Amino acid sequence: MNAPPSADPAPLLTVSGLAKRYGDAFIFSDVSLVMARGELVALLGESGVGKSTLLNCVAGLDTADAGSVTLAGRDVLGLSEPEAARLRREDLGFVFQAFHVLPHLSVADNVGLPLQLLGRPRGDRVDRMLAAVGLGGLGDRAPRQLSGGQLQRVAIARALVHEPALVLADEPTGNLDPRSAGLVMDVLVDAARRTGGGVLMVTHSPPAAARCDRVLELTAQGVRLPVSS
Ligand SMILES: Nc1ncnc2c1ncn2[C@@H]1O[C@H](COP(=O)(O)OP(=O)(O)OP(=O)(O)O)[C@@H](O)[C@H]1O
Repeated sequence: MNAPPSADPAPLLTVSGLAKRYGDAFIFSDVSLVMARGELVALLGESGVGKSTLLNCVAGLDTADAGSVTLAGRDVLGLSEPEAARLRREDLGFVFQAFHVLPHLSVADNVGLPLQLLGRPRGDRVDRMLAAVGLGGLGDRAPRQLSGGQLQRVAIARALVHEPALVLADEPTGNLDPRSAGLVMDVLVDAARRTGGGVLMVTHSPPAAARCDRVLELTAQGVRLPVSS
């Protein structure tokens, strides 16, 4: 695998001592992680250990009880809600487990939404992203005319269309057959290598994890190398 680009030596993402609890119960207590630009990191962990919660904290969608998150030099947890919303719009691509494809927009309009919100021209970018994830020619369809695996790929195309600094992806190949999963990993690796965007992805898929630069496991105590590696 090619080394990730390292033109900018400052870390893209620094998570330091992050803790999250509900009531008296800690979900995780000391998560620290540094990612370079252009790096892909796979995050493993048992169900319920807090992987989705960690992605939400990194995105500023959830609060933390201790610690800090610095993305491209900005203190994510210290941002006001409008500032956090702007950060998410400009610098983040998020692939949620539930996809969150908007039912009243066409497939192409869903994928183009981040560009529209940023006031950037769509050009042929939407069509190229759809082709890259194996959905070429389906842009005019309504989401209800797509399968679950196709909707997942719409969500991935939408997360990457504006070339964000960091892509957070919650099981991005979870519902996909091996060929479609391979296509999705191709576009994620390409996004990281070509634009220097980082990719932090939760996955239970060994082939997907094998395409990443590093594999980490989230436990209640923090992140560590998986026992099997
Ligand atoms: N609002 C809440 N109140 C109390 N507990 C919550 C709340 N939201 C999440 N949790 C708990 O936090 C823990 C972490 O949930 P999370 O969805 O982040 O886990 P996960 O590792 O992503 O799981 P999975 O792999 O099954 O998707 C779970 O035990 C869940 O029950």
